[in-house]
Amino acid sequence: MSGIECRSIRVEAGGKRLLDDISLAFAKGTLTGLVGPNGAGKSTLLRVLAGYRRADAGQVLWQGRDLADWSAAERGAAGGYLPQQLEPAWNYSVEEVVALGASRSATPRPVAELLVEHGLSELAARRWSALSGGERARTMLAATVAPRPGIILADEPGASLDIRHRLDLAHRLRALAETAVLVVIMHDLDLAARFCDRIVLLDAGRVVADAAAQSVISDPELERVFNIRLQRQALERDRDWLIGLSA
Ligand SMILES: Nc1ncnc2c1ncn2[C@@H]1O[C@H](COP(=O)(O)OP(=O)(O)OP(=O)(O)O)[C@@H](O)[C@H]1O
Repeated sequence: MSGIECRSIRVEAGGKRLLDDISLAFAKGTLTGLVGPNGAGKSTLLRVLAGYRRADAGQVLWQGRDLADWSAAERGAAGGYLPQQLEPAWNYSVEEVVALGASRSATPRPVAELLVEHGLSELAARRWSALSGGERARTMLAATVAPRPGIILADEPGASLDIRHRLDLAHRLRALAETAVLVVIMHDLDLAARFCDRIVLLDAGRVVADAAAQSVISDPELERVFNIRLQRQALERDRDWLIGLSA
């Protein structure tokens, strides 16, 4: 199978259970949003799925093979993991960061082409220390997806982006999901509802809802875990939702 899967994952730290009996499967062609309140365990789960954090119990499989049996090089070629924050060890330029990402492929794509594709050409020579948070996030996304990995795990890639770039990102993620397994942590429920096929809702280390995006957006569990009231309004197409907070 080309997807990824985790079975009965349990993670504990500091005397606390961060993930409790999580079993999920993710297939190519589906954009999955991982949603939940601060501290729900989203980043921990993504790190476990990416192989950057070992679970205390359970198993992760990539393409049907236990992730523990994959070498770091194999993992790097097959999957792209975009952490919430990343500081390169050196003060690379945008062009160099993207080139490093592209070099994970056996047949790297031309960097100039990648820079154009991600709207980064004008920033090509700019050093990391002179980039804004959003520019860094866009550079890291370009580097992560440059080798066209079959598995993409992204931790809030839109967090520091303005609304224009957030929409661009959502369209980009949709396009990438055509050919890759894509799991993305999202805090923006509106974008998650509009662009994801599936939403997995986590709360206190457990999966509390896992269904088609529209169905999770209508699930009362969503309001319960965030302790808010949501106003939902369907737009022209079935999958378009506008979500606002209600008093
Ligand atoms: N090493 C650790 N020791 C103790 N607690 C930890 C450790 N790592 C994470 N945690 C706790 O585990 C919980 C889950 O953290 P995680 O980063 O996975 O949450 P999250 O859903 O991604 O949150 P956010 O939306 O704030 O990014 C949090 O309460 C966090 O404080």
